[in-house]
Amino acid sequence: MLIFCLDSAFRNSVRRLPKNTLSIQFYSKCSKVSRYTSYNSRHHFHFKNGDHVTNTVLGNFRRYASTYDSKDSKKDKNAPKILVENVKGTVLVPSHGLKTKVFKSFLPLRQSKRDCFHPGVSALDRTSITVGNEKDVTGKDMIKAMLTYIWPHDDKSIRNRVSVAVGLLVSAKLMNVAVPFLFKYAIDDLNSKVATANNGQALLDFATPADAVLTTSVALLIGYGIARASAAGFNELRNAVFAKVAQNSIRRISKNVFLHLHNLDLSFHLSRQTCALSKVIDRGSRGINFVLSAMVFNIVPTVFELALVSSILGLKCGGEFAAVALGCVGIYSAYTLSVTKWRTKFRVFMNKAENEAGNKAIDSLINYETVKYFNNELYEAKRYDESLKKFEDASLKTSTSLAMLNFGQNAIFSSAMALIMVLAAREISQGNMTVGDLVMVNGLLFQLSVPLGFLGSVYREVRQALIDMKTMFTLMAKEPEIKDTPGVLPLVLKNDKSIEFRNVCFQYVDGKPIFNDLSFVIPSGKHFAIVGGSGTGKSSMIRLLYRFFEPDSGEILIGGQDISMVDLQSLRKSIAIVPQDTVLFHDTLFYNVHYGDFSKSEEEVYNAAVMADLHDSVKSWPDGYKTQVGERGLKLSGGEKQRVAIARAIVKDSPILIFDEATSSLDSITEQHILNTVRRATKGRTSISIAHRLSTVMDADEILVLENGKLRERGTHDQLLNLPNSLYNHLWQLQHSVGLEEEPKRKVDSAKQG
Ligand SMILES: N[C@@H](CCC(=O)N[C@@H](CS)C(=O)NCC(=O)O)C(=O)O
Repeated sequence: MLIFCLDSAFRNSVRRLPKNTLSIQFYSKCSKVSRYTSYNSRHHFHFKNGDHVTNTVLGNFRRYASTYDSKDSKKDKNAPKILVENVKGTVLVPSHGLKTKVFKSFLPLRQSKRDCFHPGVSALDRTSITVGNEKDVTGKDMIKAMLTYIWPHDDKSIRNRVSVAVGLLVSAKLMNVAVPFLFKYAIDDLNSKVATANNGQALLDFATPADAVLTTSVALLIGYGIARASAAGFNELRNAVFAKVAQNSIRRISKNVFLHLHNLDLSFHLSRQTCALSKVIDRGSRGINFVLSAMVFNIVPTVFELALVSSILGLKCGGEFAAVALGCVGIYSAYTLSVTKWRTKFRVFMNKAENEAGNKAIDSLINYETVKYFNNELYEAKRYDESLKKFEDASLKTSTSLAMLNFGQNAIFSSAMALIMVLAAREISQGNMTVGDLVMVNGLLFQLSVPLGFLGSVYREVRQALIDMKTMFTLMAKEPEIKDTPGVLPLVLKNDKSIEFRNVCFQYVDGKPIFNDLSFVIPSGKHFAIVGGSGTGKSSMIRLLYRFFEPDSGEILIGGQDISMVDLQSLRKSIAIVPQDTVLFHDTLFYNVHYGDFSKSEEEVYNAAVMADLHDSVKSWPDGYKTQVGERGLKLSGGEKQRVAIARAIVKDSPILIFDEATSSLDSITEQHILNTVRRATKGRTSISIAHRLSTVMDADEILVLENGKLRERGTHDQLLNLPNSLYNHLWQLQHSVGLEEEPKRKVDSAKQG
C-alpha cells in the first residue's frame, strides 16, 4: 500500500479545500495498474488547523500508515513528512512551504521505523492539529458554550433581556442594602427625639395626622417598607425577565444537541441506546437551566451583596467590621462545602435505595401470578423491606447530617453576628457609632445569611448539573467521521444514473470482511437484484451507498462520480429506499407518506399512494388519510406498511430506488400486490431489489449473486437457473424444496399479466 499526499492544486480545484488543509489519501494496490494514477482510493483524511482528530480516525490513519510501502517512498527524498504523535499530541502537517517545490503531483510520504513520519519536520511550514479521543470538555469550555447561549450574537432581544435582568439584580441588591440603612436612620432619628424629650421637650409633634406622617422617623420607616417591597419586586421582575433567557437557551441547546445527534454516524447510533441519549439531552439541558438560575439568582447576587456589604462596613464602620463579615462568609462557605461533600454520599445511597425499592415493588407486582404460584408473598415483602431499610438508614443519615450542617452554619453566623455587635457596642460606647449603626450592621449581616442558607444545596446541585452538562457537551464535541469537506460539490445526475462498485473492500470488524474486492456496474435505468444467503452484505451495500459507512478501500460511483467526493445531502437525496423494516412515525397516514418530501403538494402525495396501490384501501377507512397509524406503525398490517413505505419513496422521487427485502414478511397475495407496485415504481429509475426470496426478483434485468463478500455470478433469472452448478440454481432448489415458495414462477407470471 502507498500513502499519497494530494497535490495542493488538486486540493483547491477539485475539493476546494481551504488553505491550511491537508488531504491525505491511502491507495491500495489491488488493481496493480500503473503507479500514481490507477491505484484504488482506500481512505481519505482531511486535516485542517485546529481540527479535532478522533481516536478512530487516528487509529485508521495509523493502520493505513503502518502498512505503507516504504520502498516506493525512498525514491523521493523531498517527500513531505507527517508526524503522528500520541493521542493527546499533535499532527504536524506540511503546508505552504513545500507547495511549490514538491506538491506538483501525488507524492508518497515517508515512513520512519517507528509509527511516525518525521525526518525534516522542523524545516516545514507547520499547521498543528490537536489530537484526542473525545475532546476533553473542561469547565472553561462549558462556561464558554453557556455564554454563547445567554449572550447570543444573533439575538439582540435576548441580550437586551440579560442586560435588563442584570440591571434589576443590581437594583434589588441596592434596595436590599438600603433597608438596614433606612432602619438605622429611623432609629437614630427616634433616639435623638427621645434624647430631646428627656431634656424636657415634647417627644413628637402629633398636632395633626399630616404632621405625624411627615415626621422624619415615620417617613424613614415607610421608606424602609418601600425599600423591602422594592427589593422583592426587583427580584421577581428579574426572575420574570430572565426566565425567557433560560428557557430560550434550553430550547436552543436541546435543538442543537438533537441536530448534532442526527449528524453523528450510524455506527454511533447503533452502539448507543436511544433512551440513554434522550436522558443525556434532558439532564444536560436541565443542568444548564439549574446552573444559569443558580448563577443569576443565587451565586452572583450573593457575591455582589457580599462585596457591597463588606465595602459599606469597611467604609462606614472600619476594616474590622469588613474583616468579620468576610471571615464569617469564608468560614461559613468552607464549612458548608466540606460538610456537603461528605453528606452527598448519603443522598446518593438514599436515591439508590429508593430506586431499588421501587423496582422491586414493580417487578414483584408485575409477576403477581408467579409470586402466588410459589407462595412467595412473604419472601417478596422481605426483599422489598430490605431495600426500604437501606432507604430508611440513608434517609436518617441525610436528615441528621442536614441538622448538623444547619446548626453549624447557624453557629458560625451567630458567632459572627455576636462579634460584630460587640464591636459595634464598643464603638457606641466610644461615641464613634450610634445605636442605629448597630442595628444596621446586624441587618446587613442578617440579610446576607438568607441566600447563604442554601449554599450547600446550591453547591451540590450545581456540581451534579455540571456533571450532566459535561456529558452533554462531550456528546456535542463528538465529531461525525463521515462528513462533508468544506466546498464539496453536489452529486449531479443527468443522463447517467448508473451505480458502480469498484474494488470495494469493507468490514465492520477486523478479520470479518463483508466485501472483498467487490466490483459491479448497474447501468442507468436498469432494475438489478442482489441476492445471496444471510450475512452476504446485501444490506451493508445500502449503508455504503448512503455513506453511513465508508469502504475500507475501493470506490463507489453514482453517475460516474465518486460518492466520497460529493455533498452528503445531495447523495442521500438521489436515493430513495423501501426498507426491510418499515418504521412509521406516530402521526397520520398522510404525514407518513408526505414525509418522503414535504415540499410536494397534496396531489402528488395522493398520486404516489395510487401508484403504491394504497389509495383505495385508505379511502375505505373511516378517517382516510387522517388515520393515526399508531406508534411505530403498529396499527397497520405488514402489507399496508410496505405500501406506505413505497408511496413515501415515490414521493421522494429520486433517480435511484432501492427495495430492501420489501416483501420479506408478507403473505403471497400481498407480496404479489407489492411486486406489482415495485414494477410500477421502478420504471425509468435505476433500481436495486435486495432479496432473500428469489421468486421476488425473477423479473429483474439482471441478478447479482453474492457470496463471501464477492460477486459469485450474475445474469437473468433464466440464465442463472439454466446453469446447473450455479449458486443461484442451488439456492432456488433449496428454497423450493423446503417449501419457502409455492409456485413462484406461476405467481410472477400471473403478476406480469396483472
Ligand atoms: N442549609 C443547608 C440546607 C438548605 C436546605 O434546606 N435545602 C433544601 C433544598 S433547597 C433541602 O431540602 N435540603 C435537603 C438536604 O440537603 O438534604 C444548605 O446550605 O444546604
